[in-house]
Amino acid sequence: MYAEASLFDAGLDEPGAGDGAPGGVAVDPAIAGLVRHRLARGAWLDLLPGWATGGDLLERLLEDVPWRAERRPMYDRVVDVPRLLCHYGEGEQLPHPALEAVRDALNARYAPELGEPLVSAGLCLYRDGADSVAWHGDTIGRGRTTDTAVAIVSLGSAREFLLRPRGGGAVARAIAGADLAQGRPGTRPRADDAATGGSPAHPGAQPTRGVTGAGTIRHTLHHGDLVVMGGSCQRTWEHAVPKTTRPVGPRVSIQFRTRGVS
Ligand SMILES: O=C(O)CCC(=O)C(=O)O
Ligand SMILES: [Fe+2]
Repeated sequence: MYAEASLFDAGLDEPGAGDGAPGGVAVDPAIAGLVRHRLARGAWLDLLPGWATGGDLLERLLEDVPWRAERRPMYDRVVDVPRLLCHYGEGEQLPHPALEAVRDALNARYAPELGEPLVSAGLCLYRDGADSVAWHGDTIGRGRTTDTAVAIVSLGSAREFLLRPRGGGAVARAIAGADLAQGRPGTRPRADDAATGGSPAHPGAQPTRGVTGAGTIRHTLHHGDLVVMGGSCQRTWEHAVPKTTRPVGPRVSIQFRTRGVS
């Protein structure tokens, strides 16, 4: 499967599924076009825009996943977590067969490199621009001390995904800026970025990617995009999905992780 470059419809091989099966999503099992960006401090970021598209997987997940609201202590209060969650641990059936096919395709590419498979899936639902995730690394468990990978498939509305070196650092800023700021074909601002900002080439559009003066990498994740954070990324960098005042619809993020990482 890994070597094939043809597209297949993940989930369509399942019993009872057929053309137009609910949730069928097209992914290229070869994950062709994936680009690795080396960050400072032994971290890397793999990006592939538009990997998982087509079908109605987003709609299926919005309806079928038993989304849960959580509350967490913060300082002296308990606050609502600003997104809905559902976690599928190792061996648990995922909420749609298409997700199993996506995980299998990721494992064909990443398990040999990691020496272990991605086994769990954490799902987050950002209902609108008021939902977010604050700066953090996925450091519960082994991610705190060892290299890991977290592969994220983003469905639905475009949202900004931010990365910054933990604690700042000029070296990280320089290296990250040299690589990620260049962009590449296929990562230009898209139509749904319109009315969000401005650039000479695309009036009213925001750059898909950039590095701020403070060393924060800003990368817009669009429907179907794949981003994989690897190496030391969870313990030497932090990531966030900030709130936005833009009128945005729901976004579902699916994070595949290795054993013992969350
Ligand atoms: O929304 C995303 O893609 C990131 C979510 C995240 O960082 C997390 O749940 O740990
Ligand atoms: Fe995270």
